[in-house]
Parts: sequence; C-alpha cells; structure tokens
Amino acid sequence: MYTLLSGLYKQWTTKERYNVLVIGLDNAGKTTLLEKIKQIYNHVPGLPPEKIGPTVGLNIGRIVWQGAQLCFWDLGGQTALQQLWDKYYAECHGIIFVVDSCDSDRIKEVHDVLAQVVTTHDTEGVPILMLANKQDAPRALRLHDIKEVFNPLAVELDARDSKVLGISALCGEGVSESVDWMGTRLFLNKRHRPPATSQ
Ligand SMILES: Nc1nc2c(ncn2[C@@H]2O[C@H](COP(=O)(O)OP(=O)(O)OP(=O)(O)O)[C@@H](O)[C@H]2O)c(=O)[nH]1
Ligand SMILES: [Mg+2]
Repeated sequence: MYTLLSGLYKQWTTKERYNVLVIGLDNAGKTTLLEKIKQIYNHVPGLPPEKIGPTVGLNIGRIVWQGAQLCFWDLGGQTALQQLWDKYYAECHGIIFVVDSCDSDRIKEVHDVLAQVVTTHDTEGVPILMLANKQDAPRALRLHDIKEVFNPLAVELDARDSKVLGISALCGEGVSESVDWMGTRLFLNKRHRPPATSQ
C-alpha cells in the first residue's frame, strides 16, 4: 500500500523539466530578463536593475509553465565567456538569444555569434527565440531592422522553430509572450528533445 501511494505521489509531483539557454552578447539584458521572468512567474521581487552586474558564471531561474518546469540558464556574454556556451548545448531544450537593440555598432558581431550558435551540431533542431531587447529605449533599432540581421541565417533557422520578438526586459513588455512562445515550442519539440524529470 505504502509503495503504491508513494508511487502515485511521485507520479503526481514529478514534472517534466525543460532547460532553456539564455545567451547573447554582453550587456544585451539576459540577466535583467531572467530576473523579470522570475518576478512575473514566481511572484518574487527580483534583483533591482542597478544590482545586476556582468555575469561571469551561470544564473539559474526556475518557473512552472503549464505544469512543466522551465529551467533558464543565463550565461555571461563577454567574448571570453562565449566559449563556455557550447557545454550547455547538448542538454538544452530551447535557446533564447538576446540582442541589445540600442547597440547598432555590434549588429554584425551579433550576426556572427548567432551564426555560430545555429550551425553547431548540438543545437540542431532546438527552437530558438531571438529577442530584440530594450525596445523601451528611444534610440532602439526597430524590430524590422533587427530582423534583417537574421535573414541571412534563414537557411539554418528554417529547419527548426524560430521567431524574432521585440521586448523590454526592464519594463516587462513582451516577456510573458516570449515565455509562452518558448514553452509551446518545447512541448512541440518533445519527441526530438525529450524533457528531463524533476520533483
Ligand atoms: N533600457 C533598457 N535597458 C535594459 C533592458 N534590459 C537590460 N537593460 C540594461 O542593460 C544593461 C545590461 O543588462 P544585463 O542584464 O546585465 O545584461 P547581460 O546580457 O546579462 O550581460 P552579461 O551578463 O555581461 O552577458 C543594464 O544596464 C540593464 O539595466 C531593457 O529592456 N531596456
Ligand atoms: Mg548577465
């Protein structure tokens, strides 16, 4: 009886877990986004923006979305730290690539870094969401211009689910739409990248 009950309990409380990698150049707003996601879904205050410094290690945030656990891995974007990203590719179920829409000088760099990510074998078939962040700033490039950066990558992106969305991680604009898009794609891609389980 005990075994049966504990088995049932385990079944009820076990959740599918999906890992979402949050990457992009330094200063793009990845950690700000993670804090906003935690704030919206976990109803916790989140770190104030002025307390967020450049990421050197890994920040992890977990939320429950439609009964599944989404585990966000926010990595540092500085050039030297980008070498660490590929250690996480094989284990991630989705990728959020954050772009600083205010930094038009680094748009070519954004393209080159993203090109590397999408042409790496371990990210094959993984849904990828590109977020044009800082859309609240008056000098931000508009979504249309940012999309042009991704057009040359269309062939690589074609074989997977991908989307470009404009957001403001600081204000929260577009953040839950981004999580919804990613969550839906993680479920749809389940056969290709099965979720882990966690209690
Ligand atoms: N205006 C505006 N500023 C933002 C937004 N998101 C982030 N920032 C600012 O951009 C700067 C960098 O934000 P972070 O979240 O630390 O950037 P990051 O991508 O995590 O940077 P690394 O950890 O170095 O890779 C901070 O000054 C943020 O306040 C946004 O949506 N709008
Ligand atoms: Mg960071």
